[in-house]
Amino acid sequence: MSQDVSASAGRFDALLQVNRDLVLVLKDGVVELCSAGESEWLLESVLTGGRLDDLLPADILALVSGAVERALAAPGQVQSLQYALRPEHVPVFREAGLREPTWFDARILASADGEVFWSARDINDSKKLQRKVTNQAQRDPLTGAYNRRALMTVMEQTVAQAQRYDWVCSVMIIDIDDFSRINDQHGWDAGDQLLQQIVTGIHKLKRTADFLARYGDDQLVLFLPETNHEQGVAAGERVRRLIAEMEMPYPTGDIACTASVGVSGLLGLEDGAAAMLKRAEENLFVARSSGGNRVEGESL
Ligand SMILES: Nc1nc2c(ncn2[C@@H]2O[C@H](COP(=O)(O)OP(=O)(O)OP(=O)(O)O)[C@@H](O)[C@H]2O)c(=O)[nH]1
Repeated sequence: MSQDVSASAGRFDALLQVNRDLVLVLKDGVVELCSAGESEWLLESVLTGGRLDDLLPADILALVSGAVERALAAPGQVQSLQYALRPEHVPVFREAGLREPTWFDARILASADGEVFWSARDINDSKKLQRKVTNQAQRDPLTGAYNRRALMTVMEQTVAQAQRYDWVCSVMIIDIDDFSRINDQHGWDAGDQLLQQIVTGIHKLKRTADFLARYGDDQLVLFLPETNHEQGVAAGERVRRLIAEMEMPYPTGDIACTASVGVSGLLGLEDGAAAMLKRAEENLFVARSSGGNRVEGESL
């Protein structure tokens, strides 16, 4: 019998040694056993003997305690949860120099006599990848500005919010005049670089809340929350001037260009993102047909 016990204890230790995840065994909220797995930042001695209440920040404690209670109520059934630990709340993270939150995927299981087994896997890398993929799906690969799909999502949400709370917002479409001529004269790569330079310039000029997207080949949209039509036209004028004053050195000669801008502002409860963009396009058409290098707003 005692041989069986020591054999199973040996197996248990061996399993912990080969296991990559952080493993805890808890009894009455106290960590009885801790195996750090691959968590290099973790000092097992800090956790062992510690109370869960003292080890976790309040919001995570509430989350974890809920899962522990569910596990205790249903012994043998695995409970899963994900949580992020922030360095400002976890001294060992701070000491290890971590600045970003660390995400964990945890599985919690209780035995019939009230012992809680908790295994937590560091999923930061897959979270980062997930964020990158989501980010890439929302961006124009050439300029790094948001794409049309991301613009529509943000505009629709913000317009609905503005209508609900009686706020204002406006939008501008920026179209580079004679862009195909620049491509023809200097090459496609020059056109690419010019687009990138314009996007960088607008990013520096715009307010943090403004949303910049590539809308078409040589068209950008700048969506301006909490900005009325008049302010939107003034912002359009700043963008027009920025582009007109820009000069891009290039092997085939310095490249300069101008842009036409069409602006529209939110018009009450019947309006919407698509309708605002349609009016901005109509105003852009007027700006272009009047010779370009112009800003045209609503004729209210
Ligand atoms: N360099 C570059 N050119 C592009 C890209 N995508 C589309 N184009 C080109 O951009 C040009 C856009 O042409 P148009 O829409 O007629 O624009 P435009 O020449 O400025 O004409 P107006 O808008 O009427 O002033 C076309 O020649 C496209 O082939 C891109 O990613 N990079």
